[in-house]
Amino acid sequence: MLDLAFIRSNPDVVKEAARLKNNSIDVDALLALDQQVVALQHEVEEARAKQNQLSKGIQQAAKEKNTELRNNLIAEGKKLAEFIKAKEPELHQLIEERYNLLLLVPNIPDPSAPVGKDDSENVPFKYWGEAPKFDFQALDHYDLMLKHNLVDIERAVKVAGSRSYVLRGDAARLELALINFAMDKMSRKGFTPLIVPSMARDFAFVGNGQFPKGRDQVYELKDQDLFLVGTAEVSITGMYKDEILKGEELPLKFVGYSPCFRQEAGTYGKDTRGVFRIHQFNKVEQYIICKADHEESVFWFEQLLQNAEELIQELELPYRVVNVCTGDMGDGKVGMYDIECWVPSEKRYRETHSCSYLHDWQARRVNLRYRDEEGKVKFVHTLNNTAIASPRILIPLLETHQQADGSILIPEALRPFMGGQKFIGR
Ligand SMILES: Nc1ncnc2c1ncn2[C@@H]1O[C@H](COS(=O)(=O)NC(=O)[C@@H](N)CO)[C@@H](O)[C@H]1O
Repeated sequence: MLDLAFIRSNPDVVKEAARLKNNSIDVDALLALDQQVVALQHEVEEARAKQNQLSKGIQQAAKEKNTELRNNLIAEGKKLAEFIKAKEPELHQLIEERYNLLLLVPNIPDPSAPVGKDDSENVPFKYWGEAPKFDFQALDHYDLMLKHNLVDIERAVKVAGSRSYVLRGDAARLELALINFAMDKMSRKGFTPLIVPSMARDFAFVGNGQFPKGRDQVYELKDQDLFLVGTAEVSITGMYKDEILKGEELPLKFVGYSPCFRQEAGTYGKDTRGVFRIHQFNKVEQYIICKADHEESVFWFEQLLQNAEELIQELELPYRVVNVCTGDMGDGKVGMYDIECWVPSEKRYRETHSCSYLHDWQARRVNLRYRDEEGKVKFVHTLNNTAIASPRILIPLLETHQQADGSILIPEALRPFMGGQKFIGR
């Protein structure tokens, strides 16, 4: 959410941001509604002030035993009370409508973000590692998993329907190793490990920006105000709702683990082979809450990216980083980098991480503030990035490290989390 005062004084900046983000918000309609609210608020406040004067006048008239004046003033007070009683529901209705429109206003993208309509216009700006050259017939991730009995999709589909899977044997151990590897490394970087709820209330989804627009991607628990999170980002954003943090506490740095659930509405027929695009997966999430300062946000944006790059480099996976364009970054972002790992079987890079900074757009939605060194209370800035999301990361991992004999070499950095094991399938 943007500051209403900012929208009032910069309507064209907000309209341009909406255009760049393919966001259809009608800023003029919002401002017209806002003017109605302000006018009606003023009327009601005037009426209340008049009521106060009248009650003083009534007391004065009573003191002076001026019954006629007192009765007239009481009658006038009654008329005012009826006016206020009639106007208040209308005012609340208009305030609610304005709030619902405010939730749809996008953040202002940083000028460094490429202008574009969709992911085809994201701009790669960094490459690391060489695509592996196999002198044997390399297998894709699903064939590798089948070969080593690492997955059971048929039985998962029996239990849970499409886009579900069972990880078996060393794949199950590998996923847990990856989660521990990420949690361990990030903890040693001073990020506080969290294991957060995967069920959260509506307000948390409004908070991170998933609601209202992305409701169709979220599983709802029947007859409860509870929904399954698609990312720990939702739960962590909701944790601090309505709090005022001490400036000296910032930045708060979290590495949060949670199972993640996504409807993947609108992706019918896309990435149906194996475990690339599924309804449930596990993710280790980096999350920062920092002071309201652009340079500070940009610093942490780069740090979160670097943390993920270090993890991927330790997994010895070739990747590239793309600067996400305005049409693909979504409403809440000021800037966004995706990391895409090379997938040998597809001979292309596929997204495995997504890094964003949002200034105070989420903080305003959960009313999360801090008191700065001058005692001024401000909304914080928030940022997030993937540390590891599995099983998607298993795809480049298994394919890149497969050997001629079909076994898979476990990267050095993961072995301590796999009991020292060096290979899968040997
Ligand atoms: N349906 C899915 N199946 C498997 N992995 C997924 C799915 N959706 C997302 N992921 C993984 O989770 C990562 C982060 O998802 S994201 O929506 O891009 N971004 C976030 O959730 C942010 N909170 C940063 O993690 C993706 O890069 C991808 O690796």
